[in-house]
Amino acid sequence: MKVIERAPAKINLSLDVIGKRNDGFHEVNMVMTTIDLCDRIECTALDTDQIKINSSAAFVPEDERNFAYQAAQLIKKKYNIRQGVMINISKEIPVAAGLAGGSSDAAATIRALNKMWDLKMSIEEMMDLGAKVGSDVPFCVIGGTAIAAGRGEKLTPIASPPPCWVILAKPSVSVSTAEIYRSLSLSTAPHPDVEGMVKAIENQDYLKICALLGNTLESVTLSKVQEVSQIKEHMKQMGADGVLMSGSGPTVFGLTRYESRMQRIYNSLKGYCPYVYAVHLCGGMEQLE
Ligand SMILES: C[C@](O)(CO)[C@H](O)COP(=O)(O)OP(=O)(O)OC[C@H]1O[C@@H](n2ccc(N)nc2=O)[C@H](O)[C@@H]1O
Ligand SMILES: Nc1ncnc2c1ncn2[C@@H]1O[C@H](COP(=O)(O)OP(=O)(O)OP(=O)(O)O)[C@@H](O)[C@H]1O
Repeated sequence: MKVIERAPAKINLSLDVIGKRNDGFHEVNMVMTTIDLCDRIECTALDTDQIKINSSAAFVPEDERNFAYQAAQLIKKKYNIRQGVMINISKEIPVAAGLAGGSSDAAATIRALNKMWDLKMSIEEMMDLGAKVGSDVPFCVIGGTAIAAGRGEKLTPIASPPPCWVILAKPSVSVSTAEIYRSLSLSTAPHPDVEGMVKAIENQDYLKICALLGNTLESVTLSKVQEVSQIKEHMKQMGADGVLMSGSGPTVFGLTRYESRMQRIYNSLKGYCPYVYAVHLCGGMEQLE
């Protein structure tokens, strides 16, 4: 039996870090939304009791370090499954980019194995299991748009923002999420207006959404990766309505409602930036079917 699932990337429209916890994680308050840049996960049942990972992409581990492997291992243990699985990952989402690529692969693996082994896990059960793999995984299980609290696992789904183009640009370097959180100085860090962002989305107020984009982690990554400011400036000059770094970075996204402007921004970045994409916000998983 074979099950195929799409694994969409996320961007953070608003990301506030509220405090440091005793368990090494930070308390966050974020608005996350899925975009239609997707990996593809293909799970095939194996007769041998093994988890095999196959990915064509560079920098993606094919052993127990892979988040999809970890998700499969947790499911097999919890449900005492003796069958094995081959997980093929077709990577489109750049790695270590702030777009939750690995987390989304884990979430898609959970959804796929729930179907393949007929486990009848509820959404909440899939999210709880996903949280054991990583903080972004529960959001990736449901997708759409949500407010995320706690270390990112406490989710409140909300309406999705009005449709627009999202241009993404990632410099050649990657950053470690743990290192960016570690380097954050909470006393001096800026705090975005998360409530304002939620209201702007409720009101479907595109320009307000653009005006309120904010990310506490941005200044940390900016100080380590110069290209982030250059890309931000470039996108603004080329006419993006709002520009922000996603997650811990270093990917920068810009928003526009006009296809012609999207083309202009995309083409102008393509010359000097190694990873450039033009995609849409997508309301929920059902829009990807
Ligand atoms: C930056 C974001 O992508 C925004 O959505 C997330 O907060 C990070 O989520 P993630 O990559 O799934 O993170 P995890 O794999 O759970 O954690 C990686 C490391 O990041 C740090 N980390 C992560 C999440 C969080 N709320 N506080 C943290 O301090 C911890 O040092 C942790 O060891
Ligand atoms: N399926 C996977 N795809 C990509 N990276 C993976 C995967 N599984 C494990 N990894 C490891 O996870 C690290 C982070 O990759 P990922 O693409 O998930 O980062 P990210 O987009 O910055 O995540 P986030 O936005 O959740 O912080 C990589 O360096 C890689 O070694």
